[in-house]
Amino acid sequence: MLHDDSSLLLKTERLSKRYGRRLALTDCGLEIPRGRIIGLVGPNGAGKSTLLQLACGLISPTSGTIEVFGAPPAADAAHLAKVGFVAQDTPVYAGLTVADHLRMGARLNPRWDAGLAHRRIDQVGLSLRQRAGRLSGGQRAQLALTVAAAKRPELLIFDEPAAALDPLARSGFLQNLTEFVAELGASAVLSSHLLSDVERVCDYLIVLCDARVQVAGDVDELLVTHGRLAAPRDALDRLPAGIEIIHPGNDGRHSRAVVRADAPLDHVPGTVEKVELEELVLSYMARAASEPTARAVTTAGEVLR
Ligand SMILES: Nc1ncnc2c1ncn2[C@@H]1O[C@H](COP(=O)(O)OP(=O)(O)OP(=O)(O)O)[C@@H](O)[C@H]1O
Repeated sequence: MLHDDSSLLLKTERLSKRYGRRLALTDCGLEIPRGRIIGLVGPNGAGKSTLLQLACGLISPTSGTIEVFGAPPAADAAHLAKVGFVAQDTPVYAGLTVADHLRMGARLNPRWDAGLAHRRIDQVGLSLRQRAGRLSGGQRAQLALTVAAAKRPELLIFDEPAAALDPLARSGFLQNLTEFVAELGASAVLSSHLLSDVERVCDYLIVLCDARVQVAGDVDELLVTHGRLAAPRDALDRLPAGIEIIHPGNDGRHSRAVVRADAPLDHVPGTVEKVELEELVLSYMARAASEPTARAVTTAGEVLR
């Protein structure tokens, strides 16, 4: 579906990023509406951090275009203030105390919410006097999250936000995130290897493998347009137009396949069952892993590795 650009959070066209001869992201086309919590999933090295860094303006595309809120990322100070980013290694200043971080945040950010910052610091049990260099990995993550949230951005971008958090802290963080996004009418993008986290909070999904977007869309829509088809083997070879096999599997006389259907799945031979999000994601990952790698060939057809 095409959206009026002003309603878009993120729009990319033929977006690619290359590091030397290595393609980190290629031919990425996305149109994501505002107000979503977007889960970005994919295996190690898929290009997730690259896409997030492009969206923050930390790196520039090699080719193609990217717009956040209708403008190039980090276009000016006002645009920068709209986006909060927490990088994968949750960077904090080791020599500064928690209170110093909040003071610095207040000085640098016009929309700084001191009340929110102090409430979160209390909630997660950090002391204002602690030096960031002495915090555990999870505590550092909480501090970085607090600083990003207190900017009151319209878009929060998290690279693996929950990786360093214990299960209880992770659950609390995800809860805070959904509440914060709802309260501000903000949007969030989070990359994660934890599909259960994505399933819990995200209403939009991007699966990225081998530098390419494999599938992107509203979670509810994806679950309706995909199914697990069980049918005699020869029937799978003769599927009607509009039905694409994402990942086939065998089960004796029958074959099972996760399929994507542009048409209703009513008239296909065999039985169709619902897929869970995890199976859907794993099917796209398995398909990407079984295909020739996008990174292997340049546009000139030259083999890279
Ligand atoms: N600064 C860089 N210089 C050179 N190559 C890079 C750089 N950053 C990323 N890459 C390469 O680009 C590809 C995509 O990396 P990226 O960090 O975006 O993946 P990722 O999906 O975030 O991985 P992970 O889940 O392991 O964090 C990888 O092959 C990586 O080696």
